[in-house]
Amino acid sequence: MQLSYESQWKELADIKDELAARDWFPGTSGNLSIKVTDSPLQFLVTASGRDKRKRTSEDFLLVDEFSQPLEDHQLKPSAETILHQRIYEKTDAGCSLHVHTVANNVVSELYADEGEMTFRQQELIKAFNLWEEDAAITIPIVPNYADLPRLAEAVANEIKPGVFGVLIRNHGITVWGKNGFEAKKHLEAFEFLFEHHLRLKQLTK
Ligand SMILES: CSCCC(=O)C(=O)COP(=O)(O)O
Ligand SMILES: [Zn+2]
Repeated sequence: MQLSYESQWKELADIKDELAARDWFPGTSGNLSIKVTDSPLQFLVTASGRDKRKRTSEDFLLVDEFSQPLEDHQLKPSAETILHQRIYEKTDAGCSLHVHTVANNVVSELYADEGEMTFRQQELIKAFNLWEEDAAITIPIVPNYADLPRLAEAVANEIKPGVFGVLIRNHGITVWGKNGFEAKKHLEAFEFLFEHHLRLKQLTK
């Protein structure tokens, strides 16, 4: 039976276009996924190594709960599909986004030894549904293991209530949300906080 995933495809393609407009896919980096079914887990993920600024009919492919392609074609799923798989296993996320930006790479290097970065007194913390005046949001930072199952495990180990994304040192950020809208909101909020932090640091040194 051919599973219908037209609406999820379009939702993810639209998010990809928006992130591309921000220039968040340099050098073919980045990968995106959206859940199609829960049980068994099936999700659409970007094809590996492609220019994610372009919109084509071969941008995504459907994979199973082991990150294996469900359809017979030439496309290869993202090399980092296993990270998306682990996020779907450990959360109720419906969408997971991974991008490499200068800001997320710089902060990941600056705070790697602390293993995390915390933001407070920032209006945009409300994007994580945190409304108290003294609210804080912490993002863990994990080493950039070359072994992808090991990297995926390191990311998965940081997933707990109140965590909405993980920084991978000198690599990028992985965020998730219950749907595409929420995942994109989390990504935009984190990138704002990183850029704000770096700008302020430069101005006050
Ligand atoms: C060219 S960036 C190196 C791989 C990577 O980190 C990435 O995000 C893109 O890999 P994919 O296989 O998803 O294209
Ligand atoms: Zn990457």
